[in-house]
Order: sequence, then C-alpha cells, then structure tokens
Amino acid sequence: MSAQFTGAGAELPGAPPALQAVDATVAYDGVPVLDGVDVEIPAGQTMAVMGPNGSGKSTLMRAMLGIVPLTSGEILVHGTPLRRFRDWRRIGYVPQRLTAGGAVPATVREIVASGQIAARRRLSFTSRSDRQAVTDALEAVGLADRARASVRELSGGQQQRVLIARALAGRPDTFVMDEPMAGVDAENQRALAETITMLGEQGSTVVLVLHELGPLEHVIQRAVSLDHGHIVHDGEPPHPTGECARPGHDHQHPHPDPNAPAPRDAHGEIIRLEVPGSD
Ligand SMILES: Nc1ncnc2c1ncn2[C@@H]1O[C@H](COP(=O)(O)OP(=O)(O)OP(=O)(O)O)[C@@H](O)[C@H]1O
Repeated sequence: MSAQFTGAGAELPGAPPALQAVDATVAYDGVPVLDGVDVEIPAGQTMAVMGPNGSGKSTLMRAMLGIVPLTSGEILVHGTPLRRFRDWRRIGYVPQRLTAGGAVPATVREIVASGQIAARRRLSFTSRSDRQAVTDALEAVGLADRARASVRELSGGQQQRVLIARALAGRPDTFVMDEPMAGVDAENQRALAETITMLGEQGSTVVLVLHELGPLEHVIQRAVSLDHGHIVHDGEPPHPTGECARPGHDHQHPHPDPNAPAPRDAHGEIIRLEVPGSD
C-alpha cells in the first residue's frame, strides 16, 4: 500500500488525541448503554474495543463519530469538540457491514469511490489523483480484479474489504472500524489484517471493535473492554488462550449472516454508511 493512505500521516508529538470521550453517557429510552465512559485514543495508536454482546462497543464508536447523540459528557475529535469538528475527511468509518447496494446496483469501484465524498470540494469532479486513490485502495484490499463487479456478487468477507477500501479511498488518518472481522472467512481476515497492519505502521490511528484479536493479535497495542456500558479494562490486549480472547468469554456471535438485514436505529432507519458531517 502506498503512503498516501496515511492522510495527514504520523502525528506530530503533542498532537491532541485522535478521539476522546469524556464522561460520555448514551441512553436509549432512558436506559444507559454507555455510562460515564472516559477514554482517550492517542493519534497513531491501534486500539481494540472489546466486550460481550450488548456491552456498548458499537454505541461508543457511533457516539465518538456523532452518529448517536450523548445524553451527557463530551466527545473531542482531534482536539475539537464534536459539534465544532468539520474535518471529517480525516476520519474513515467502516460500519459493521455493507448496507448499500441492496436496492440500487452498485459496482465495487462506485462504492469505494463514494468514500471520497467527504474529502471532495462541493460540486467538484473527481481528479486523476482521486481515481488513483480508488485504484490503490482496491489493490490494498486485494479486490482490484473485482472493481467492475456488483457488490451484491461478493461474499460477506469481500464486501467487508470493499468497506475498508471505501474508507482508504478518502485518505483519512483516523479509522474507526466496527467489527471488521465479523462474518469474514479466514483468508479474508488475513487480507484485512495485512491492511490494518500497514495502516498502523504508517502512523494512522485505528480503532476497531473486535470480539477476538485473531490475526490482529500482533497489531493491537491497547485494548479497552466494556461491560454494561462501563470500561472494565484499559491496557494490554488480552492474550488469547482459546477460541475467544476475553477471560470468562460468553460471547454468542451476533452476526452469523453477513448478508442479514441492515442494522437500524431507534427510529427504524438504516444506520447510514456516510461519514457524518460530510455535507
Ligand atoms: N438504536 C438503538 N435503540 C435501542 N437500543 C439500542 C440501540 N442500539 C443499541 N441498543 C442497545 O444498546 C446496548 C448496547 O448495544 P451496542 O450495539 O452498543 O453493543 P455492542 O457491545 O456493540 O454489542 P454487539 O457485540 O452485540 O455488537 C444493547 O443492549 C443494545 O440492544
């Protein structure tokens, strides 16, 4: 992968945290699912967010990107309060699974190119360098030969790689990936792990929701574990001894079918793929 995926590249010493939650609480229907969470993700770190089903991992990721509102507390993105943060091209969000391409046929290349919308000036056309970034992103995830295929023809694992390429194409420096390994076969997991390793080596910030470290074991520098909306561990990644990485693991994998219906929010809306704030 070329260095262009690093966006702003390795952060200067003294750079503010890439993402920070301060006493963050999120409640659905009055029930808190994140409860006073404090976490700071330094620029350049590769960090896993772990924990059992329903512990609040996805909610934390979405709250840090402004997709779900906080009930109280504060989120800072690259040192700026979320409500004032505008530089969304710095952020590459990889949602749990592909929700586009169902009703509207879209090619792999189109989906990947859509990752550049936040970075593009309003009404401007794609430049040669934009097109090259899309090509590079497809190569980085090993899908250059499927560029013209409809995303619907791809396996769940390949679709996951399309989502990562989509984030890469916008050349962000901060990646938030929600269970990139879910429903992905071993071969695709290895391909994803290679890409994520390269991002880390190039100085990008990478935050991933993971249920197990798997092939990312050597890449993850820090793990934060949530339980019932609280941080119960923050530090060394767990050393897996069995199939799953967390001691006392009681995880039932929630996403056995990567082509299952898209996740919906409290109002029944499909959770959007767009990078928030990209208007
Ligand atoms: N839009 C929503 N409306 C109501 N409740 C929600 C909503 N999204 C999540 N929840 C609830 O909030 C809690 C935390 O969910 P969240 O998806 O953040 O957990 P998670 O740790 O990511 O779980 P999983 O491992 O299953 O993906 C769960 O009890 C879930 O049912």
